[in-house]
Amino acid sequence: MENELEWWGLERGYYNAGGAMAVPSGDQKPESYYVGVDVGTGSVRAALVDQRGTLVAFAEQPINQWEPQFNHHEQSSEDIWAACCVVTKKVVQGIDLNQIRGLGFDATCSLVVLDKQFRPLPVNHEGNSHQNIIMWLDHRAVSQVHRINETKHSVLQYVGGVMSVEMQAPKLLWLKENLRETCWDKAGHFFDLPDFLSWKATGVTARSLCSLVCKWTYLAEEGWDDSFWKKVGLEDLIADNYSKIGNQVLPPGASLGNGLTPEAAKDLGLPAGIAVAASLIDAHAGGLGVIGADVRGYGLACEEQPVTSRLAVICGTSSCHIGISKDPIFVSGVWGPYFSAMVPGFWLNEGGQSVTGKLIDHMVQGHAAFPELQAKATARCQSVYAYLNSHLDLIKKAQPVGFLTVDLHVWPDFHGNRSPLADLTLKGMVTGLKLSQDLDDLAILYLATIQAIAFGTRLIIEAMEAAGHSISTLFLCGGLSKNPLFVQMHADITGMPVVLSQEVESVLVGAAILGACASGDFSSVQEAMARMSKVGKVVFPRHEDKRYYDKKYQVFLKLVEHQKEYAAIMKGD
Ligand SMILES: Nc1ncnc2c1ncn2[C@@H]1O[C@H](COP(=O)(O)OP(=O)(O)O)[C@@H](O)[C@H]1O
Ligand SMILES: O=C(CO)[C@H](O)[C@H](O)COP(=O)(O)O
Repeated sequence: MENELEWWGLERGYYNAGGAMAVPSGDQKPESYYVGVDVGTGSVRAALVDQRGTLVAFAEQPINQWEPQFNHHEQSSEDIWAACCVVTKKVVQGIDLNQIRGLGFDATCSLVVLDKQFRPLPVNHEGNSHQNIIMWLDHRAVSQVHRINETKHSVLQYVGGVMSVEMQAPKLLWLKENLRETCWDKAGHFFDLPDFLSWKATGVTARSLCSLVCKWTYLAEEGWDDSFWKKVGLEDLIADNYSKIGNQVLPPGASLGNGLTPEAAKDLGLPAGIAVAASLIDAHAGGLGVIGADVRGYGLACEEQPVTSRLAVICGTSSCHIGISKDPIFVSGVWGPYFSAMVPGFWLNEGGQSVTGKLIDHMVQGHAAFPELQAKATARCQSVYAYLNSHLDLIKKAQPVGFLTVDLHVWPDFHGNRSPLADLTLKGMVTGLKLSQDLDDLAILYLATIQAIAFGTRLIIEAMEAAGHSISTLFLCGGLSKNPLFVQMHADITGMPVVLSQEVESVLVGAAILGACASGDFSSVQEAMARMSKVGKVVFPRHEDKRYYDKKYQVFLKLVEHQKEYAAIMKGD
């Protein structure tokens, strides 16, 4: 592959000599806007984005989560839709609505359950139908996923060899086995959350190839495999050509039906009939929002390499590591290979860590010095993360900040390991604790947690490379990419440069790219990516610290080895 643009199938003259995007003539002032809506774990965000990928307006609204039992996590599809309406109305205020050409949604891969009349059904023993979503991080279906994995069915090859408890088949089996009368028998529609949103907007029940391929065992070229559903005891879903879980499947960015329905238009404050795109899972929208950027002029190795050398790392509540390839690559413990799930015509693998932002928050908020931290950060009008970063700078003295954890090490799998060990029984570990409980102690624990997450990324990259990926550059986005310490630690610990996008909210750029594709303003997803994603800043690794991090990585690997030894000792007689 000679260069990036040819790889995307775009003409060379499309960019000007300085590497900046050439705006087509007569197109100097943005006249078309797209609305992107991103439903994360903790909040719903919307943005108004122009055709150059610039965020013109942004709004955010928190969403409810319930944990009726440990490891049961639920949400409400009505709450989420209401939040989508609030934020969308806000971002289009003051804009000529005729300039809005398309709408795209992305969301976490949570399971939404509706009855035959599309009304919410309870996913809990309490019968609370408002709580009709089993969230992606819910681990209630442990026994079900073990039985699914024991079948060794061939579809499991396409999820890294082992199905995750966070995917939809085990959750469906749990509902069938535990809530037969109140939920399973009454259910008419099981949606992935991104597909629920596009249905709400258009009335079209078509599913996105992204959600079905990544979380539901659908194969892009072969479709559903009846034998899988029969073998795992969910044969009832085959009925009526899979109508409950999806029998019309569209590529992400495809235009749905007649666009936005009058009812949804009223809810969202948008014009009826505008194009609405088949959705993406949030991580994949982040991938779309970052990996297509023109990197010329930044001194990055990936400038001369195909786009397959780029790894998108989308870091929010969880972190997802998305790499693409021309041919399928099977990586043990890493999800995929998935065909056309994000970029049409390309395979992808998705590594992940189930809790990253959530883990940092857990460590910080659970520490005895947290109230003091909160008070001090508030007094300085700073976030707790910004305060901790400056506190670490104070206490590091002459040494690099990362060296403060020479005798404090963390294994980050507090919610099991998603990749590459694919072992949900793994737990978190911390070694090197002292009797102190002051702010220094909290700051160093926070640093060690961030480093552990970055070592997890290194482990995932090594597994992907051993299987055939060749990665040279990380493209980070999501809430954690706002944290300079998190970004620098990823660069230092992986030894790779980290590219941050011009738009911090690049997941929303990904959602807007979907809307732009559905509007027909771009001829392909690749073209929209190349035009709308932009490099903001590059963070290079401090190679002089490499020896230190290599040693810490050795300890990191020992931690999990020891954890497995402890489990074996306790299992023995
Ligand atoms: N300004 C910030 N600085 C540092 N970390 C942040 C900041 N904002 C959010 N975070 C981290 O990002 C995480 C949430 O990321 P986000 O992408 O909003 O999550 P989600 O999409 O899962 O709702 C939080 O758990 C927090 O640890
Ligand atoms: O499984 C996933 C993507 O395939 C994500 O982990 C899940 O969608 C949650 O995302 P976030 O951490 O941004 O809330």
